[in-house]
Amino acid sequence: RIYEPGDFAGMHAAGTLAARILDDIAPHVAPGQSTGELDRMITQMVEDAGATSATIGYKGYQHASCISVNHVVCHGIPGDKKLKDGDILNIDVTVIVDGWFGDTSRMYVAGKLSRKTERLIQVTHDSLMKGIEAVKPGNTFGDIGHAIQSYVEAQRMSVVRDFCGHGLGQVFHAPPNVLHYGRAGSGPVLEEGMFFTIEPMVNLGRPETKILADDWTAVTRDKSLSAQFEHSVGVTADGAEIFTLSPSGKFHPTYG
Ligand SMILES: CCc1ccsc1-c1ccc(O)c(O)c1
Ligand SMILES: [Mn+2]
Ligand SMILES: [Mn+2]
Ligand SMILES: [Mn+2]
Repeated sequence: RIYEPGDFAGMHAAGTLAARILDDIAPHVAPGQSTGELDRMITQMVEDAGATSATIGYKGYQHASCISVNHVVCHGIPGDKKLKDGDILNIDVTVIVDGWFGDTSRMYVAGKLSRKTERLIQVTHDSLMKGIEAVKPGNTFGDIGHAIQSYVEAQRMSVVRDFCGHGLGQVFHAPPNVLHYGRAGSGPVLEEGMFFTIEPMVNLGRPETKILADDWTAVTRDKSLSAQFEHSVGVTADGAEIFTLSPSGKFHPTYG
């Protein structure tokens, strides 16, 4: 679906709320805190904002966030397990504001950050921004994937292939699949008014993932650490509008 110029404001409001929730949960991420408690706080924040969670009730999922710790690649289910010092975690939130979907995620660290985890987080974030730099009318989705993959592999890390970004707007998921790897110039052409997410997952080791017995949680096959960042973006006449930028202007302190 191609959206109209007037639709950008709706996406901006939904995206900004999701980003603000990710700002506001940051002080609560600490060793000893459980991911279930973080999710309960996020649920309350969505309600207090008069918005709706897109994930509660989606495909039977019952939480307002996905929280993926260490070698969990994505779709981590919030629970009673407590965070320990040095854990890295992705918190992924999707909210609906006046019918518009804002979908974003970023990385946090419980306690002290090691140099290795800091580099993984930095490379993952920067790969998302490289992908966004490739967003402009006339480029293709393959240009986005190529930008991400070439940057990550130059850092001797790997791009997860089993999960991708997606169209969104007045729905949570729509075509096209937005691949985080690929050949420049391949795939559909980007057009002004396209809205989609870019949500690269980067592993310190091999790209392969597997799903745990809960039929939900995705982990790295080799148990290496994995990180993810996600923005919702719109294609503008001269590039991209990021709908999910942190309203406080600061990216998470982890990333600096
Ligand atoms: C919990 C939401 C969910 C359920 C099955 S896939 C999925 C999901 C999680 C994070 C996302 O960014 C996304 O686009 C979808
Ligand atoms: Mn998401
Ligand atoms: Mn998404
Ligand atoms: Mn992880």
